Amino acid sequence: MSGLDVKGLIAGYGPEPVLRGLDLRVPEGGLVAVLGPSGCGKTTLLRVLAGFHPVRDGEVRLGGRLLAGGAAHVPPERRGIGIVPQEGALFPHLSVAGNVGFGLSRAGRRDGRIGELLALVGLSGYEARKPGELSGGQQRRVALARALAPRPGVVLMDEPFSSLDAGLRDELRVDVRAALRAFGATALLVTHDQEEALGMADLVAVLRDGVVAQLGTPQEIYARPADLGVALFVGEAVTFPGHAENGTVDTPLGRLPVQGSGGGTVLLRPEQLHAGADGVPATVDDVRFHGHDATVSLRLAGGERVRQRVQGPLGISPGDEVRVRVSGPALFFAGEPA
Ligand SMILES: Nc1ncnc2c1ncn2[C@@H]1O[C@H](COP(=O)(O)OP(=O)(O)OP(=O)(O)O)[C@@H](O)[C@H]1O
Repeated sequence: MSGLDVKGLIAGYGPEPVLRGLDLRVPEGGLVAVLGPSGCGKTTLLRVLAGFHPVRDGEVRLGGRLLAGGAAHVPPERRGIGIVPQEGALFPHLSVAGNVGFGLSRAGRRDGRIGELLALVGLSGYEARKPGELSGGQQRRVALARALAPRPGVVLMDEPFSSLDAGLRDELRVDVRAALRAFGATALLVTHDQEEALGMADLVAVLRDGVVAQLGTPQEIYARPADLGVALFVGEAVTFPGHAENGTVDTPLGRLPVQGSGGGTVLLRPEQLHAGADGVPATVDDVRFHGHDATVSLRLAGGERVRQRVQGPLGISPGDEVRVRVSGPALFFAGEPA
């Protein structure tokens, strides 16, 4: 058995645990993102995995080896786990080479490994610099090289791109993913940023109420969310209450085919709405331009407000009368009021 395995994990601080029977598997060589809102227990999970916080029940295994659970508690430094903390957290008095080589034996520091790792993260030639002489993005790259240096069984990354500007974050996400792949690393990333989780990871685990509400590929999580809560948390949504019967449900955007029956919530993604010559009448309330696309707020005849995602040249402005139609399948969550 390889990779990281977490079974029935219970851990926390007060009488009510934060993690309440969490199961999670990170396959060898895979990158799994744990996605959840602030305060849901992401950092607690990382602290437990790293060995900084005890488990109350359940177990943690790496490559089949029991790290925590029952009477076992392997100390952090013997777990074979690399950590990329928030903000990088480099040792300020050490050079880049000193930081990367920190967890290596003297022989390991001499065999060219530091240079290899710096090349992997795009920082060849920066060996002698001090962290204070690096940009925020470069510091995160050094932190990743430092975590990978002792060839850990898994690398844990705690919001590694927080407080970087959008362009740099994007570039770093691509480079970090490439470096992890090139290294063949098994990695777990925790983030509250859905774009980061969906864009970077092989698998996304949505953390809610102390358990994994859904584990799936980014496409599965987005297109086939396990329940309404996951659907609303991952991506933007347009929702209506509805009553499904004979494979269809009536909504303010017309009759839509759905699976399921009875009362519940119909969910569409904003990119499924299209303004044009056909469909139900609507008035443009607001247009928010994002550069690569725009979000258009529409008011339907019955007063319902919906959001539409538009790519390319816009050609509509507030006050315009348009018609809206829906493409692709609607999701229906029976028994789940919006
Ligand atoms: N040392 C502590 N003592 C008591 N409660 C704590 C402690 N650390 C965290 N908590 C609580 O445990 C819960 C989970 O916190 P945690 O930091 O794991 O969440 P998170 O998902 O990482 O949040 P964020 O995204 O804001 O970092 C929160 O309700 C928090 O207030």
